[in-house]
Order: sequence, then C-alpha cells, then structure tokens
Amino acid sequence: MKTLDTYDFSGKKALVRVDFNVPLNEKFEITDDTRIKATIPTITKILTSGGACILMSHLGRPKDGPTEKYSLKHLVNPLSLIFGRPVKFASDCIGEQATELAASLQPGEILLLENLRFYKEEEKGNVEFAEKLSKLGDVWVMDAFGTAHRAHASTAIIGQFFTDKVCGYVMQAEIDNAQRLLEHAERPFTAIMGGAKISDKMLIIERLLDTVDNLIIGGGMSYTFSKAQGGQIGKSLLEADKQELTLELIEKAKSKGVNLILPVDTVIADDFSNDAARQTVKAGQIPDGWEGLDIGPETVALFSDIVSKSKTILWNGPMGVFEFPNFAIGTDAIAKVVVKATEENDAFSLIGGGDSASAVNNAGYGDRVSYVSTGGGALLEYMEGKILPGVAALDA
Ligand SMILES: Nc1ncnc2c1ncn2[C@@H]1O[C@H](COP(=O)(O)OP(=O)(O)O)[C@@H](O)[C@H]1O
Ligand SMILES: O=C(OP(=O)(O)O)[C@H](O)COP(=O)(O)O
Repeated sequence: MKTLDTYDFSGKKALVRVDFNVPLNEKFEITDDTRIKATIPTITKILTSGGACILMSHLGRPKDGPTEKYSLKHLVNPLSLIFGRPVKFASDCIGEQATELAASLQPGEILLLENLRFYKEEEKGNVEFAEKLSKLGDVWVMDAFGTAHRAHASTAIIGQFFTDKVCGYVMQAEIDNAQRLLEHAERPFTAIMGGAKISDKMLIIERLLDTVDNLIIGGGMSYTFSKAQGGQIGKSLLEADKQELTLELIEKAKSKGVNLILPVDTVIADDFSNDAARQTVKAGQIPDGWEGLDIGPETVALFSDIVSKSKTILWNGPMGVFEFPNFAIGTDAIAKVVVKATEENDAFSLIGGGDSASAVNNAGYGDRVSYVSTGGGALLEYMEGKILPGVAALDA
C-alpha cells in the first residue's frame, strides 16, 4: 500500500475521498468540524508536496437528488478558513464543469465537489459513476474512515481505476489506534458503552467480552438490561426483543471473568425534554409515566472509580440524553474522569465516534483524551473484526 509519506504528489491531482459528513444547524453552519480538521495533515501534505486536491464527500442521506440542505457548498467558506486558502466548488460532482475545474486546477489549489450522494449511483456502488469520478484525478487518496464501512462508488469501487492508491493519514491513524486497543491494550482495559441501541452495538459488545477487564453499560441501552433482570423502567428506552440477549451477555461476561457494570441509579424525567420534572431513583425502580434520561450520582461514582484505575479505555455512546443540558451531567462526568485517567494514570483513551465524540469535543475535552475517532459505525465494524470495503479497496 502506498502512503502519503512515500508517494510523490508533485504535479499530481489527488482525488481525495474525505468524510465531510458533518452536522449543520438550521443556518447551515457546521456545529462540529472534527471530521474536517482531522484531514488537515493529509491535505496539507499533498498541497505542500506540489500536488492539488480534489475533495469528494457525501453529506447526510439525500434521497431525491440535489437538495439545498445537503449541499456541500455550505462547507466552502469554512474550508477556506480552515485550510487558509480559497476553495473552488463544482456544483455537480461529475460532468463538464467538474471536468473543467479539475483540469485547470494548479498545484496548491483545492477543489470541492458537490455531494456525491446527489447521484443514487454513489450508494449503489455503480461502476460507470466511479469511473467518471476517477477521471478527475491522477491518484486516489482514501481518507474517509467514517465511510469506509460502505461499499460505495467513491469509497470502494473507484480504486480499480487507479494504479496509484494512497492511504490517508486519517485512515492510518484510525486503524493504528483501533489495533492498539484490540491487540496491545494495557490492563486494566475498560470499555464504556452507551447510547441508544443495543442492536447496533451487539457484535462489538460480544467481541469486547473477549478482550476487556471491565465492561460498563450506561445510557439508553442500560434500561433493556434492567428490564430483562426484572426491573421497572417506566417508559424508558426499551428494545423488548433484545432482553434475552442482555441476559446472555451478562452470563457470558461471568463465564469470561469480565466485570460487567450496570447503573445503580438513574435520573428520570416525566417528559422527553430538557425542562421536564426530574428526580433520581434506584435503577429498576422507575415509576410508570417516567423515563430514565441520565445516569445518577451513585452510578457516576461507581463508573468513575473503575475508569480512573484503568490503563486502556474505549468509550462509545453517551450516558444519557446529553443533547439536553439537564441530562448531560452523567456524560460530562464520565468525560472528565476519562480525561483524568489519561492525564494522571497515563491511560490510553479512545473515544469512538458519533455522538460520544461530539459530547467530548463540545465539553472541550477533545484534546485531552488520547484519540477521538472520526468513525461511528465504521469504527465499530472495524473493531468487530469486519474487513471494511474502503480499506480493502486500497489493498486491491
Ligand atoms: N436514556 C436515554 N434515553 C433516550 N435516548 C438516549 C438515552 N441515553 C442516550 N440516548 C441517546 O443516544 C443517542 C446516541 O446513541 P448512539 O448513536 O448509539 O451513540 P454514538 O453515536 O456515540 O455511537 C443520543 O442521541 C442520546 O440522546
Ligand atoms: O456519519 C457517518 O457514519 P456514523 O453516523 O456511523 O458516524 C458516515 O459519514 C457514514 O454515513 P452513512 O451512515 O450515512 O453511510
């Protein structure tokens, strides 16, 4: 596999697949630019080595072709500021305008292509579409780790049209950090799993049971565990058909000698809103009409004690509905203790993408943990042991 450090970009147009699928607010402003900032080393390396960058990405999941909400034009100004140079924009990712802009691109210049998913061919992995895209550049740089689990035209299929395929720094760092966790973790190794759905995280939880010393379960998914054990969870999040599975996980943890830790208390609300009435109750004792939206203070203390003694920490999924400030207290507290373990116990801490990364970054802790992944689903699939199509395409 060619790397950014060994490839000579001088006079070359690099077609770089990035994952600029960033959250935008109603004014189309970026609310978390982690994924963009993560690509600075890759793009800077290409530009300073005498190359030009043609950036291609998706944004959201547009269903019906071009849509204002999902246009990458909203990223042009922020990108210019981040990269400190003008960014040209092709309002269609293929076709005449994109071809002309790409052809006239000079070394040191950046061209951004419009959302790839405005063509349904992208997600279908259409070969002709991939070939059209490939004609825009001389070398393909794959740096969209967050989308590397998708076998789409620009992430997996396009590679066949290039002799020169280069793995970007984001991809490399993500893979190295995930490997470090899976293969060389210092002990005690603690995984903190949270977020909404057990079904999404089932496989990774099972895989982690082979590796970790402690498995902490918080957030929305913990209520299914509680219910399955006979607890009362009111109208808290429940995946009814996963109850049996949670009991199996508890048994499996026991048989493997893994310390599986569940919340002991929970902050409940009478409504799914920031301003709902709140109280703290024991886990499994949630009255009817109430729902658990955060872990309670005793749980924070219990989880913190384990995390602060850990040498390796993987955190994926918030401890509560952190989007509501009144229910972000548990998630913030865990973020703080992960930082403390990193700084004071010299722990290696990896925050696994998506909402957990936003929670850590928004709390201002992004620079104080060992690594914040840009991948949500991609990281989980990688850690489950799957071969990601976007990684495989670089080797083919
Ligand atoms: N107790 C809860 N009840 C309802 N939703 C929850 C609860 N705890 C966490 N969540 C929600 O889970 C979502 C994040 O879940 P998930 O997508 O699995 O995490 P990540 O993106 O970090 O992998 C957040 O929107 C959060 O509000
Ligand atoms: O945001 C992404 O994934 P994530 O929500 O798992 O972090 C990627 O950009 C992939 O997007 P997709 O899940 O619409 O294919």
